[in-house]
Amino acid sequence: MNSASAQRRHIDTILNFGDQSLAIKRYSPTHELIGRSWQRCLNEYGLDPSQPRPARIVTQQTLREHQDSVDEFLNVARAGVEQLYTQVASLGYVLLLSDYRGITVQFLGDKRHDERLHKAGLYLGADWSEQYAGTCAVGTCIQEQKALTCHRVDHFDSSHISLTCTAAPIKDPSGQLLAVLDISALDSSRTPESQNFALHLTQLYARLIEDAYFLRRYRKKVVFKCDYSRELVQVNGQLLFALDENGDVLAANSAARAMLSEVVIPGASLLSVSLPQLLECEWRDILSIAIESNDGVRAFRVSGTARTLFGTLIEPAVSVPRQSFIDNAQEESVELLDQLSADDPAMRRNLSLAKRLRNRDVSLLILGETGTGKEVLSQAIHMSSVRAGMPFVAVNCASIPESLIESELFGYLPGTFTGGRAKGAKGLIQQADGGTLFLDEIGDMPLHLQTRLLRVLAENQVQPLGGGQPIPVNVRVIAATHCDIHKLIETGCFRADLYYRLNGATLKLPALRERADKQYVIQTLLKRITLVDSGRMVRLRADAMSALLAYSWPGNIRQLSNALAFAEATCDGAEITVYNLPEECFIHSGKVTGLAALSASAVNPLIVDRVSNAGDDKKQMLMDILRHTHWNISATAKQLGVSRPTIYRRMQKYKIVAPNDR
Ligand SMILES: Nc1ncnc2c1ncn2[C@@H]1O[C@H](COP(=O)(O)OP(=O)(O)OP(=O)(O)O)[C@@H](O)[C@H]1O
Repeated sequence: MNSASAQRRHIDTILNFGDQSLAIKRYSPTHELIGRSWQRCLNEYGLDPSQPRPARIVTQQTLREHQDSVDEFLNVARAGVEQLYTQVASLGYVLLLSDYRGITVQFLGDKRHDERLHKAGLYLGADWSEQYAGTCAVGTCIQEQKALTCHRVDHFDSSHISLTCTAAPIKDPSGQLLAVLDISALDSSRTPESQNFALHLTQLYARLIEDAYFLRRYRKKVVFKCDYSRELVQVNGQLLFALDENGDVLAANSAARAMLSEVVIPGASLLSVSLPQLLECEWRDILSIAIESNDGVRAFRVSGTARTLFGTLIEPAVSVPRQSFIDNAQEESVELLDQLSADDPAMRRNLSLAKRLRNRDVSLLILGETGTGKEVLSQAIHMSSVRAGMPFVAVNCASIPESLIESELFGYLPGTFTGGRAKGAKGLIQQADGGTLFLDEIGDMPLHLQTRLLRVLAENQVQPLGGGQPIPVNVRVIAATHCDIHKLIETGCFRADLYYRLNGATLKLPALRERADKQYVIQTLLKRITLVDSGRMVRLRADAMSALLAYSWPGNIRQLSNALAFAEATCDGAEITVYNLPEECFIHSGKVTGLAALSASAVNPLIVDRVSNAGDDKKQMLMDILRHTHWNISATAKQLGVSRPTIYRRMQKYKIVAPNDR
């Protein structure tokens, strides 16, 4: 049957259905939902089956409003959405996440089918409300608040009868519908039964996302997680209850609500119970789970039933009160170190070591790729130590010419050099007296100076050039390098004895791409750039965040900082989109990179167009940033992280002429 005659037949079926509404009774449970939906389409919304409707994609402005209203949720949902998509993409599915009004606020799909997907409404911004699109997985899921598959001719609108769509609801902690997770295929020759797998998978991910959002919203409260199986509760506890300090239930996830609805007196509010009442126990029995049981799990009887629930406690994510003997000033200053990371295993180790050693006079060696924040960490260690009121002197051994490094570091006496200052000069080591000396790029220090530095460290005194008495100094040395220091030692470029002297402890900073708390780093930097540097509030849209998370950041935090400053400068409104990011964030070696391509193009299908027009965009971006900086070449160069001559070269290449030069 060709598609036109299939469509005609479908229209006839629906028209006949309108005449014989009793036919619903013949439908299986899924079809019962479909039947009810067809009735709503005909009787409530007045949709005409003989008039197929084109897909409706809302405007960018409207889309943003919808995305804004679920912004916190989108950030939590991202990982689950991307994981589900990677599982089903090879089976020909695209993924849509819609808000509770049916507007697609996130979309992942294969760019190669872009035109067909757009036409079918499988697209960012598409309106899948039942009132507009008729019976469909998303719209009907919203109306029925149940997971379902809408397979081919289950759809009301005849233009959708080649689609197979499966959707599951996601509720907020108050039990209200928040979003709908949907996977859809353009053509599916498979039977409706074969969609069972899709249905289970979509429901599973909807639950995971719902629970992640629940835990995020109630991260400052005690959450009781329980399950009917003791073995599974820690890894997959299905019921979640957020509790106040008396054990009263503040919120419950869908599975917990389902349980509550069975035991709470009909008509009473589901949250009118306290957990101890519900579980026939004392509040302290719940609070002491971790102490009283070996596996952190305890059995409870559900009130008025023979059922047993196994529960564990998730403690609130607030910082543990520190020992009272640490004075307030010191406590505040440790926060500087805490702020450097949210939850990354390597950073956790580094920061705990840094905290323990901050007031010891052991030298520290910080290793890490360029831009990973070695100097920032050194400053934070200094500021959180008892030396905080004293100088922090940073010396970049790679940037001082070799001929000057000795006098810069050790200082010189009057008359030592022709051309030197008449009174002589204090060296940087002496300037750091009482404080911290940060020796960046220590691997670039010439060998003969390594010997002199070693002497300073061993004897705590510095001998200025030109002779005289050695001057006692009290400095804490933190050295850093991006080089493989062991290789330098092997090749005789670095003294092993200096290495041992510097290496009281080694802190190895992870590359940004390896960090588990990348999202935190991005948000913190953005906050600093927008509030402190530019003074305006700008936020990242989900597509931009996805692209930033997927990029490999060879220049680490420095590059990220430049990229965010660039994005902030080029975005017009209060929102950074993927279009505002420097192109290197999604192009690597002239190609769109694997995951970056997936997330960037999938989240925003137009991105590939942008990649192909990279030259035009580069020019446009340069123009935007020049205008934004009022044609200040230095500021533009800083925003882009390139030199001034590069900006002039690019202006020449793109034939951009500053207004004053016209
Ligand atoms: N945790 C952080 N928060 C905010 N900005 C940071 C952080 N870490 C690094 N940066 C920024 O990233 C840039 C590079 O940081 P830093 O100079 O400390 O890195 P580095 O590892 O010492 O680099 P290099 O090896 O090139 O000397 C700086 O602009 C710094 O402000």
